[in-house]
Amino acid sequence: MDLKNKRAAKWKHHHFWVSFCHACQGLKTAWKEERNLRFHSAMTALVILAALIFKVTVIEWLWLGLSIALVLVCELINTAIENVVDLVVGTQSNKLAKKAKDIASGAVLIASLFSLVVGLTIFLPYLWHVFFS
Ligand SMILES: Nc1ncnc2c1ncn2[C@@H]1O[C@H](COP(=O)(O)OP(=O)(O)OP(=O)(O)O)[C@@H](O)[C@H]1O
Repeated sequence: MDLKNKRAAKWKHHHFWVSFCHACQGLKTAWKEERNLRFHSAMTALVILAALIFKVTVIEWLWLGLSIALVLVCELINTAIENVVDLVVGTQSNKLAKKAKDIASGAVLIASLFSLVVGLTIFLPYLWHVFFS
């Protein structure tokens, strides 16, 4: 869409709070429709609880925060890509649609593996201390 048409589009506006509300609406929709996002959010709640119980350091909080944000952001982008692909191809089977969806899922997988490594690196020493010392 060129700049002139973009300005003319009736849903286009430039108020920060309206854009903010749209972003919140997007999060609400993703929460309602995406089982994986709800699963990752539940994991996030568990990680935060464990971090509070073990009183992790500020640096460890930052690593956990980075991992959590990375997974949730990848999950949201994956969801957006899935929706755009479905918008374009509908229910038709399509090689490029499959490629796009699988690559987007790959991003979520990498973020999740990174988070797992961060979580184990931080929590294993605390668990070791609790059970073996
Ligand atoms: N239009 C399509 N054409 C060909 N293959 C598709 C198409 N849509 C989906 N697929 C394949 O089916 C898999 C499952 O698709 P789906 O849209 O259910 O996403 P998903 O990976 O299960 O993610 P989520 O659980 O977040 O919805 C995709 O990873 C892709 O390999």
